Amino acid sequence: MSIKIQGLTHIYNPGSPFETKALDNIELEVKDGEFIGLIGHTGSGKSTLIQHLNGLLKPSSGKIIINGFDITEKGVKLQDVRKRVGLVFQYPEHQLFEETVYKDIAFGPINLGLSDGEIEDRVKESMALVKLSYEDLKERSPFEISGGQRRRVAIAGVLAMKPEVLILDEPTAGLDPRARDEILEQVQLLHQQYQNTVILVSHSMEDVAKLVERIIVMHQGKVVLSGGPRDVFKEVEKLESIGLGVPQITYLMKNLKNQGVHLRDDILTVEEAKEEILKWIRSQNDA
Ligand SMILES: Nc1ncnc2c1ncn2[C@@H]1O[C@H](COP(=O)(O)OP(=O)(O)OP(=O)(O)O)[C@@H](O)[C@H]1O
Repeated sequence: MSIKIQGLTHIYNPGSPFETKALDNIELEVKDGEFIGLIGHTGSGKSTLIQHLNGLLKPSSGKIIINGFDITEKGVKLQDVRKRVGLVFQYPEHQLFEETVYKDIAFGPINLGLSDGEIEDRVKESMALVKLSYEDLKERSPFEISGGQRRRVAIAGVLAMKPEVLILDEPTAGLDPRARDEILEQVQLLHQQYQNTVILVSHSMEDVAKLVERIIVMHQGKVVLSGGPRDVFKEVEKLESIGLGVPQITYLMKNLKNQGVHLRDDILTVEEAKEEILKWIRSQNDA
């Protein structure tokens, strides 16, 4: 599904002393099947932006066009939009409420009016996608499993709707490094498998750098950078001026280059850095 955002402005509490312009004339296009990282400092407007994409928030002005339809127009059935645009909130496990894992994940498919067999298939499939054991967990209470598992149950609940656009708001917040890596790996695999449009919201450049095709950087309600990770990371000064940095490994490689070591300076991962340094050592030995 493609998304076109035109002149999107959102003002909270307009006309009151607490008035806040959270989005300021955003123009953005997301292509069908793109994997996007939406980055920005706290308060930059990321959550406000994504909540417009399934109609949870209404713009103060501007349009959101999904697959050619303006979802901000009167009369649009937002239920239909929400079936196709799945939003995983920050700390989604806080919204688990059923007495078993099965029932929680099945909640969306039941509302879609699917048959019992189809619902079971959806629950099994989405649990497999987030690497949860169906047999071990289906009858367990979501409140007696680990925090990482609870997060995955919540994500599975959204995946069970088979959304064409999947939006995850800080899906790794508060998880330990291992659980964090697992979730990110699963999101990547999911995108590779289904080629759906994915928008991953994060504070962390390190997290998104190696995963996404395009990074969109927000600052004070505006989109200030958009491009492939390597292109965006070339803008170190601009990123630093808005309180963001590039991954540590990118800094290190740039630093080495500035010291006269002839290396590529658009490195994103430790693996790439290792390869580049080994290549350089070999070239020094040959010389
Ligand atoms: N419900 C609300 N009522 C009033 N102001 C709000 C509300 N939600 C967000 N804001 C304000 O809007 C601005 C953008 O907030 P938003 O939550 O969209 O940013 P964010 O980039 O998602 O931040 P974070 O990374 O902390 O989630 C901030 O100034 C915030 O204080």
